[in-house]
Amino acid sequence: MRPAVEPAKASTLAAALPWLMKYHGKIVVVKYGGNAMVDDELKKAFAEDIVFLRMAGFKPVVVHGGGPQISQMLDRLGIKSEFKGGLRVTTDEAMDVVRMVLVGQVQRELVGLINQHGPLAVGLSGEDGGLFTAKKTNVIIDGEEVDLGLVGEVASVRPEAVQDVIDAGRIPVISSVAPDEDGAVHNVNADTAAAALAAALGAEKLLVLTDVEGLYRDYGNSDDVIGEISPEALAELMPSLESGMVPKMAACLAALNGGVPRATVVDGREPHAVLLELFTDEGVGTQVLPGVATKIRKAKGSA
Ligand SMILES: Nc1ncnc2c1ncn2[C@@H]1O[C@H](COP(=O)(O)OP(=O)(O)O)[C@@H](O)[C@H]1O
Ligand SMILES: CC(=O)N[C@@H](CCC(=O)OP(=O)(O)O)C(=O)O
Repeated sequence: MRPAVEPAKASTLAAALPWLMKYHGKIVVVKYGGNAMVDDELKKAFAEDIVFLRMAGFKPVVVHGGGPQISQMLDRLGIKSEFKGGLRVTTDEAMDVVRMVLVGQVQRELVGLINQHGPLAVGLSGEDGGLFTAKKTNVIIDGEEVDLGLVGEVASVRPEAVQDVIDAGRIPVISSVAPDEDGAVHNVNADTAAAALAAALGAEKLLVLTDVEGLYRDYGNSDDVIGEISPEALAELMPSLESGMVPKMAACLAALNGGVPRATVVDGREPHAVLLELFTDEGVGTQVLPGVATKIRKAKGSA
């Protein structure tokens, strides 16, 4: 007799159907964070997930970070770097390293991993095809404006080059460096770049992978993770957020304000986090969605 398919596997596959239908032909922008990309097995699983999405009829676009990789290279070269308000203070000397590591190292590695499965990935940076222009940005800390050097926010997006790659059936892999209007290349936080691109492409979703379970209500002091939150409630929470969560949650808000229907932050330390988030009904990570009441759950492994 033919062995029965394991019921759990069959029901997982069947549960994917509504999501396959929802996202078929739609653009999903996936931000792959530097802290979630330090493990080789996780990187391979991420590349498989992205190829899976493409083969399932989605139009995935990857925007990658590389904060830890940049810090490591700056250390090796003896160049000091510090973060203020979640953004790296970037001197001219540091900018050369940021560009070299993001475009020449991290992007190349991701393109290579995806292309192990077929000639799909094409790497671009904000400099290619006029994709992004940057505008110098500073942060306000304790009421004082702090100069961050060559750090930019996205001033304009010309998504045509990325759209061309998508239309050719390929997977764009984007690095977040961008010239200002005078051509001076700036360091743009990758969450910020992903949000701007998702809005400009009319993406159905922004999915942000990071190295925590999601947005904690009171990070370091409580195990409460926010499962769902509306943009209005998130905007109220923004002033209380710290470090890397500041640009990340600001990016989710910017994406929604730019017309992206939903943005989710998920734990990239979980193998196949992208598939889990997109194809299962289980609530993972933190979802920013219009009109929802704030939902809280306990972090995994908490008492
Ligand atoms: N409220 C919060 N919830 C979750 N993480 C937080 C919070 N506040 C600060 N963090 C920190 O933000 C980090 C994620 O930001 P970052 O390191 O920039 O990630 P990535 O490299 O994925 O972009 C977490 O590892 C955590 O240390
Ligand atoms: C201005 C700024 O902070 N830029 C980031 C760019 C890389 C990035 O965003 O990487 P993650 O997604 O891994 O954090 C940096 O220099 O680290």
